[in-house]
Amino acid sequence: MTQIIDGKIISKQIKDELKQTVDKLKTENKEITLAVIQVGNDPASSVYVNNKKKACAYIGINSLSYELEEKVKETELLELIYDLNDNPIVNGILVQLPLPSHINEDKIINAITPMKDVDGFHPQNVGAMCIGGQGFVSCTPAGVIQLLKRSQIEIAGKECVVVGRSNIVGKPMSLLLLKENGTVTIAHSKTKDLKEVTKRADILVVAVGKPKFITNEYVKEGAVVIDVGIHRDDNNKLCGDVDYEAVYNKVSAITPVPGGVGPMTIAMLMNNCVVSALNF
Ligand SMILES: Nc1nc2c(c(=O)[nH]1)N[C@@H](CN(C=O)c1ccc(C(=O)N[C@@H](CCC(=O)O)C(=O)O)cc1)CN2
Repeated sequence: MTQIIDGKIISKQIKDELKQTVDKLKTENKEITLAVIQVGNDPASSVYVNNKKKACAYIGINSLSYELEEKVKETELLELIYDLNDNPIVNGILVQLPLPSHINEDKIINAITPMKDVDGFHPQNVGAMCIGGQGFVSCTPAGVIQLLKRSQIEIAGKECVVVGRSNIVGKPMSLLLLKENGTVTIAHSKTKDLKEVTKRADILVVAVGKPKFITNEYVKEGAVVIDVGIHRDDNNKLCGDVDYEAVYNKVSAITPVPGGVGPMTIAMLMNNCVVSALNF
């Protein structure tokens, strides 16, 4: 029978564990504060930002909300980040992506002090992850590792194929699987014979950004499939990068969309906020 890896249940477990830590910190008069910046009002970003604020409220983390208009100047956003970097009550700074095209995303990510970069996007944190040092790890890939571990899915020695090489998901995902002793291949848009590569995977992580791209013929019998994509289909229903119905009977375990990786991204952000407060 196919195992459905339930990100809602696992993220709730993590949030409950974090709530206990935060409750304990509160008895020592220690508060945790996350600054949440959203530029513009992209509807999907608004949903994610609201879910992050709700998660903060559930765990007992304070959230400070900064809603900037779409046409805000890059310098104004940078000034806000510098202020938050210097604000001693702020433990974490989150700038919801994507940003409008007139703002240089790399410049913004680089401006956040690595100590408050709870998204784990700053080059210093990415570099630390590469060499196994201390730092924040990008939330979606960290969430995928937790999904696998908490579902008792062994990574060590497994053929792991990551489809997608973005800085936020594909690259850090590959490094984290490698850290867990997986044998890792990164596939991407220029990969030849993609189906042959993905069919080698014991663990297939898909982050291609194309709705229902991975069908039956891309997966090996009994593979574990992790779907990082999130889209709306022609009927306005949420779906992933994997054609869930088409692969369900062939695989041993799979994450649904919604209710798979998405909620884990938020749980791991909360984890990073707590780590930030504990360490600094
Ligand atoms: N600063 C960041 N920006 C973005 C990140 C990120 O990690 N940091 N990742 C994505 C979006 N994202 C988090 O911000 C995110 C995406 C999806 C979900 C989620 O819970 N999805 C639900 C469905 C929600 C819905 O109703 O649409 C699910 O999959 O069950 C959470 C966070 C890009 N930007």
